[in-house]
Amino acid sequence: MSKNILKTEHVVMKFGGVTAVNDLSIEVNEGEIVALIGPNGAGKTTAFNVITGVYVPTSGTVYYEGKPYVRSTPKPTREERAALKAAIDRGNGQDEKMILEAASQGQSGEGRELKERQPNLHMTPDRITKLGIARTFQNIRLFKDLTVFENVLIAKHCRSRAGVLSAMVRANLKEEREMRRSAEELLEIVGLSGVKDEIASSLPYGQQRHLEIARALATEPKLLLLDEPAAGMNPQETDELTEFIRSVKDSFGLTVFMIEHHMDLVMEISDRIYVLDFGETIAKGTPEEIQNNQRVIDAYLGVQENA
Ligand SMILES: Nc1ncnc2c1ncn2[C@@H]1O[C@H](COP(=O)(O)OP(=O)(O)OP(=O)(O)O)[C@@H](O)[C@H]1O
Repeated sequence: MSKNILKTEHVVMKFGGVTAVNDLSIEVNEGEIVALIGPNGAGKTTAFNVITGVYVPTSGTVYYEGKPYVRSTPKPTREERAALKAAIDRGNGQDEKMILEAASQGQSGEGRELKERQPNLHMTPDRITKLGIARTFQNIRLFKDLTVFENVLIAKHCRSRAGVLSAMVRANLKEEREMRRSAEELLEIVGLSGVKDEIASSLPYGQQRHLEIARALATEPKLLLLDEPAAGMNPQETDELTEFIRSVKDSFGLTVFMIEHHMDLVMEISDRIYVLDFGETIAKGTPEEIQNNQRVIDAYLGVQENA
């Protein structure tokens, strides 16, 4: 049976009065390519930002390989606070901690809800990368003035024990040599070894996008998150990217979770699709199910075709 590598449970992300993501519960299984689609502003990138630790969600839990690594519990509601206060008042001088302890030991019903809340968990993006989740961004974020090889090598240092600083002073020559060898090997596999000494910004647009993916791969992920990898690409570049994603997925044994607006790519490559609209999950299913889902056609696919 397939095992989920990523799971979000009831994730909510609010920015002031805007609920960017509401009650997002998704699962991505090992070896799958799953797409997250929906109109502009639907909350897709926000979901990626929660999964990769850029934002701390308002509430909800995110699991990697079955273990929670992000968990936010909402602050107590006004009613809960009032119930707790009433319990404290009835407690004849007992303090809040004692009430909560009594509640947890079943001696009192009051406050149990609060006590039973799980502690919050948050991880920084770099720790999440080390966990095995890598991502690319909507807008290309390469070191534009460095070579293709240097871009990959720097990303390799995310995985090293020594870190980037020691790389600069070449503190650990053996490890450095090994990283260079493995950067060369990665460029060979992704078909960029012919341009390894080129300056990143001098590459054609499609290749810069491939390099972005190569940099993400350099951190040795199991799960690769791609945020609009085909943005700005022409049909030929999009076709090449489709093949590229398939081939790196197979070569590196990856699971892929992808945000994309190019529906040809999404429908061709995805095993399953989730559809967001105004932060809500309005549909999930196979490409065929999604293409025939009237709610998705009304909110997104029909609008795209007419655009
Ligand atoms: N940092 C932020 N502060 C305030 N509001 C935000 C922030 N980030 C996103 N939002 C809002 O959250 C909502 C969802 O935005 P998000 O970028 O996640 O959508 P999206 O589906 O990725 O859109 P697109 O397809 O255009 O990239 C939007 O209303 C956006 O304005």
